[in-house]
Amino acid sequence: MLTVDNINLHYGAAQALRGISLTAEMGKITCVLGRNGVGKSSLLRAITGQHPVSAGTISFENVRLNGSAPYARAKQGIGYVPQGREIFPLLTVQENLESGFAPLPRKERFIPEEIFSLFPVLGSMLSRRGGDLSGGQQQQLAIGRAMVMRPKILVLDEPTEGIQPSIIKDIGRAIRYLRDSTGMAILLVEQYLDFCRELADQVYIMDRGEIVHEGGAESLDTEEARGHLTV
Ligand SMILES: Nc1ncnc2c1ncn2[C@@H]1O[C@H](COP(=O)(O)OP(=O)(O)OP(=O)(O)O)[C@@H](O)[C@H]1O
Repeated sequence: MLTVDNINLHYGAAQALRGISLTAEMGKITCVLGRNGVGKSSLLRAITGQHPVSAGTISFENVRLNGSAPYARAKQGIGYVPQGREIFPLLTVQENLESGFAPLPRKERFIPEEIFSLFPVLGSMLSRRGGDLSGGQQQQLAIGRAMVMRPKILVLDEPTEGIQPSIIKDIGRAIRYLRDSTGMAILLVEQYLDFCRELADQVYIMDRGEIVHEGGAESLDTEEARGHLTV
């Protein structure tokens, strides 16, 4: 289980996270919803070690992560699919996938076949450059690359952003499959309410750096929850 306990995060004098606490359980999809700029990406940057927290603790499977480098967290099993995908545009699809080998011991450095069952388009484009793929294909590649390292928790930053509906469906199916087949924890931040409602076991809503709502997916249908999400 991932446990975030009362964290603050600052960019210089500006405070982006205020006393955030949440958990993401193994075998569950946990979704954090919120409008633009409320701090969702900052939360994931804190969890993956891209930005230090100024207070509070983050632990995964009872190991405290504070202060450890992003690569150390990857080794511990935290897989990250960043906002905007961040694939390597000049590397091929195969090379992009292989970049996920970095935290693995030598004997585990192979690309699991299930990536191509989930995202067949990647298998047929192995020698294409990442930058030549469509946005949706790049998103599938970014998820595939994170799966290469066999994470215990997959952390995704707005995987539906700018992506066509048919690929959003494929991504939803893949996320559900990963939860059910591997029992991994999935932590997803999103603005797309319907996607979260369909997938989530547990939801949190953020507003201005704070958690303002917590509950099951059905709690998103309350007026209180919707009030936090409408502009
Ligand atoms: N590198 C940075 N330096 C200074 N302020 C930042 C930085 N990154 C984010 N912020 C600010 O921190 C706040 C939270 O940003 P964050 O990107 O975490 O929000 P978000 O909910 O992920 O938004 P979006 O949906 O647009 O990605 C915003 O006010 C943003 O302007």
